[in-house]
Amino acid sequence: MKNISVLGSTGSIGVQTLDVVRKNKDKFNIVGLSANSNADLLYEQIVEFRPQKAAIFDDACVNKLRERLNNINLKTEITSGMEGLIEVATIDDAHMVLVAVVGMVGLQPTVKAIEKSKDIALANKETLVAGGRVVMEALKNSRSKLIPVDSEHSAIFQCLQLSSNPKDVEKIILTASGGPFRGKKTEDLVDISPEKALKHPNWSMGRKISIDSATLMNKGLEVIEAHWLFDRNFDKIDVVVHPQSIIHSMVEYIDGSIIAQLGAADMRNPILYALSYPERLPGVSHKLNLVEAGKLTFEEPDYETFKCLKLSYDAGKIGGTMPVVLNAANEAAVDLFSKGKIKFLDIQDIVEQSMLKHNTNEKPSIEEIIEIDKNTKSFIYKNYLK
Ligand SMILES: NC(=O)C1=CN([C@@H]2O[C@H](COP(=O)(O)OP(=O)(O)OC[C@H]3O[C@@H](n4cnc5c(N)ncnc54)[C@H](OP(=O)(O)O)[C@@H]3O)[C@@H](O)[C@H]2O)C=CC1
Ligand SMILES: CC(=O)[C@@H](O)[C@H](O)COP(=O)(O)O
Ligand SMILES: [Mn+2]
Repeated sequence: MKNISVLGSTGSIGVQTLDVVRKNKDKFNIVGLSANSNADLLYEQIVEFRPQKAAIFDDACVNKLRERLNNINLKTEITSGMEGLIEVATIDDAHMVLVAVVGMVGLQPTVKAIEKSKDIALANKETLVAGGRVVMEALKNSRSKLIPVDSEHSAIFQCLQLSSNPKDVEKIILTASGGPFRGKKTEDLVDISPEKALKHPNWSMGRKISIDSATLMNKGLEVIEAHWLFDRNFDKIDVVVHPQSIIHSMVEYIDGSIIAQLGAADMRNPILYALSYPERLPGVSHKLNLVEAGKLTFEEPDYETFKCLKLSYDAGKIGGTMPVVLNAANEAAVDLFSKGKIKFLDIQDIVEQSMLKHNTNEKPSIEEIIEIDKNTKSFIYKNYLK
């Protein structure tokens, strides 16, 4: 039995993870859950999965949640804030922590879980974008395994199982759907509403990642995520637009062979693989029908219209704290766009301006990363929330 803590259990990935666990009760057991402020869903999850501990980030929700659980005699310990998140990430009995919070808030609990030698199933890409070096260093001194959940990185991880020699790999090819605005030009994107940006063509996901897919920032963050996970230079990580999202990514070997991973666009597949790795278990979602899928097509990304992808390569190549700024500026800008405070095209401009102002520190500590993240966001909120 594998004991699992889920950080971000009330979100899109969290809910799908619990579905995978529900369908494999003889293999997986939930020991920890966490949410930001969705106390009602967290309560239901606690009642169903009976974890040892649960954390709700928002302090204001703690007392009511404790009271509701007391009324039905449930002994789950309730904690809050960053301390609570870290407690859930480091429960003694947990073998694996599935990190599915959204944003940089995942960095500290991930590092603490690695220090306690927990295996990590990582959906939260912002953690690696901002703190890749810190996470990799923590892994070197730990018995933890880091297993990607992000669909593209799960695909690459699976393609890489076919060779034990990293020198056999020529390059990584990340596929991108192109998002809801594929084929559009800058002038078409002036008056885009959050509702339109949230309509991903192939995946049902949380708000922030859906908007990131629409700006192509999601792919940019994934390029940096791939750099850390698979130890590849940026010139050996390509992006190709594949609008059908059937090939989840590919690895090109030095002899020219390209190995791809295909499957239905359902995150329960990579979640199941991360939870069961190195074993494979029967799937819990519908299977891909290749004949129904029909055509698989490929295009170059439009780097000029969707500047975030190019900015991410730039930030990744500069390294140090530049990806921290890229990520923080994007988190703040996406939030402002979501709330109707800025326009769609402002997102890429805010990210670009934030990067232009920043003097890179090459090897930041975790404390410095957190400080730069905070300062970058407060500067943007101060300017746009007047
Ligand atoms: N959704 C998807 O298909 C995919 C997602 N990912 C990545 O996985 C991560 C999660 O995405 P997704 O599930 O879509 O996001 P959601 O917005 O659906 O869920 C986010 C989860 O994190 C919690 N949360 C948000 N802010 C905080 C905070 N400050 N402190 C603690 N918990 C917090 C939320 O709690 P509450 O519900 O209370 O707000 C919720 O449980 C992201 O990094 C995303 O890029 C990667 C690949 C695919
Ligand atoms: C499901 C998943 O992993 C997302 O990252 C998804 O791939 C987004 O799609 P695009 O960013 O390619 O539009
Ligand atoms: Mn992805």
